[in-house]
This record gives sequence, C-alpha cells and structure tokens, in this order.
Amino acid sequence: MQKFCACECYYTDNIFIEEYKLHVRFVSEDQFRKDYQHILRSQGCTTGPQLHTVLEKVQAEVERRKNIAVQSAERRATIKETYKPLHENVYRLQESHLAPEFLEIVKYCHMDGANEKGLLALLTTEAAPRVYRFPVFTKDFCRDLVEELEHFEQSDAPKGRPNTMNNYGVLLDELGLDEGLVGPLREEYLRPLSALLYPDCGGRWLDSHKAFAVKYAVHEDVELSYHYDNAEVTLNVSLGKDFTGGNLYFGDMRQVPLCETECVEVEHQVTRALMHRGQHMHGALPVLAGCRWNLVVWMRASCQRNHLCPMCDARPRLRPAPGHGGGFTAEPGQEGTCALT
Ligand SMILES: O=C(O)CCC(=O)C(=O)O
Ligand SMILES: [Fe+2]
Repeated sequence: MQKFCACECYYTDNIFIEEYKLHVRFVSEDQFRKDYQHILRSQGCTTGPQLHTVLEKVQAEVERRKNIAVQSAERRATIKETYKPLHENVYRLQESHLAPEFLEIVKYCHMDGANEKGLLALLTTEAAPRVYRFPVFTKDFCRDLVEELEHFEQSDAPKGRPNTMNNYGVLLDELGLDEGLVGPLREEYLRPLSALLYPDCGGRWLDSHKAFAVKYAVHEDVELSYHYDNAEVTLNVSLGKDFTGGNLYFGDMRQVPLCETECVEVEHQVTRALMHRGQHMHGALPVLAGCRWNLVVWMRASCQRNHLCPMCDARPRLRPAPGHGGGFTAEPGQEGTCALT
C-alpha cells in the first residue's frame, strides 16, 4: 500500500483571508503582524478590532488544519454509519454513467500509437490555451449526482468544507465516493488522457487526488477568486443545475506575473468538463441566479511534487498523512525526507 504524505507548509501557508482576498502565512502573531499588517491596512483593515477578527479567523484555520486528519476520519465514520444514500448507483462507476463521446476519446488514448495530435483532433474544443472541454458523464448521471449531493447536504450528517476558498460543497472522500467513483475515473479514464495532454506536468503519473463538489448560489458562495489548484492536472465538471453567470476565466501559469497576464473567459457547459493544468491560474465569475454545482478533481503526481511542493515552492517537508495526504510519497521509514532525489 502506497504511503502518502503532506508537506509541512499545509499547516502554516496559503491561508486565504476572504474579506481581503489575500493568501497569508501564519507562524506566530508577531510574524503575522510584521508581514501583513501594512498590506491589510492598505486593503481597508485599519482598526484594531478589524485586525483582531482577521487574526482569529487565521488562527481558527490553522487549528482546523492541525485537526483535519482526526476530524475527517470521524466524519467519515459517522457518515458511513448513519447516512442513507438516495442514489446507490452513483457510488460505483459504470460505463453507462459516461458519455459515449468520452468513451470514444478514452478508447483512442488506449490505442497503440495514440498521440497528442490525434487526441486533439477528437477533443475539438480548446477553450483557452491547453484547457480542454469535453463531455464526461451522461445527463442522467449528473442529475443523480446533484440529487445525491443535495440529499447529503440536507441531512444531519457532519460536513467538512471542500477547500480553503470554497465554503459550500461536499468532500467526496468523506461521503464515500472516492473508492468506487473517483478512483476508477482517474485511473482508467482520466490518466490516459492527461498522459497525452500534459506529459510535462506529471500527467502520465497521476497517482492520487482530492475530489470535492463545490456549490454556488446567490446567498451562499457566488464566485471564486483567482487562484491555482494544489494539483498537477484538474478536472472540473459542470453538474448543473440551472444558473446564469458562473463562467470560468483563465490567465497564465502561476509563475507568470499578473501584469503580463491576459485572462480568457471560458464557458462552463452543464455535463461538460474542463481539464487544465492545476497551476494554470483561474477563477469563477459570480453566479447571477440559480444554483451551480461542480465536481472538481485535483489530480496529483507524486513523482512531480516530491521535487517541488507547488504550495510553498520548495522541496516538500514531508509529514505522514492519512488517505492521499497532499499527494507526496515517502519510502517506508523515510518520512521527513523526500523519497525521490
Ligand atoms: O467553480 C469552479 O468551476 C471552479 C472551481 C475551482 O477552480 C476549484 O475548486 O479549484
Ligand atoms: Fe481551481
């Protein structure tokens, strides 16, 4: 059994302060004040009580991250014991869940001699540079999955938040959708595609993922700030329901300064996926009406990130972590050092 790790930076870095659209690092209150007080002031955080509120939120997020392994395991166990699924069929991937066009695309990827050029001819839509749009699931499957997510959302089951920037949605591993649905989807269907599309970003070697559903509605989260994903390759499927607005926009890779970047707006069509490099900067425009659900799979290649953690831009400092952790791996007994040299 492969042993996955997290990078130590998870417990200190990239903490998002929503009100000021700022990612920060928190090691101590002194460090935080020294590093961010002036930036926060220039963004309108001018009073002592305002700064105090920010500090409280940042410290709460650090605590949440420190306890996440235990709390997530507890939620998962409770959900397994008490939650009654509405649609059992969405928990196990079957070919009948997948759009015929998608099956054709994947069939091509498995053929001897398959190459990027041949695949691009089948994909037809490059929505932005190296961002591809294609169908993945059938309409019926998307409907059932949204119904299942909403049924879970309305249940008494305990819920974690999908990531640092989204407040509404569902963690698919906690709900039990990872083993039967997302794992096989990544291994048998998405990896062959990403191997041809993104060999330069670890696309051939995707060996773990973090999957979640995000939800946007007018009185909940309406948009998502410009960011990159903690992933080598991302799949983002628009599941429905009915909404206006909510298009995505893409800029450049995270290494390119914002002042040199031009963003392209990309329509996200229901039942279709967008696949892109995780470190390609992007965001979601406000939903203007209705409710928008997306399935997001951040796919990771340990052999790529073992050299460089994309979140702290340094060689990862490994800490054992449950499940897929942060997608890093260590040789048994080598935690604390990088497995690949
Ligand atoms: O709302 C979306 O479609 C974008 C989601 C996203 O980029 C993310 O969760 O990483
Ligand atoms: Fe993203």
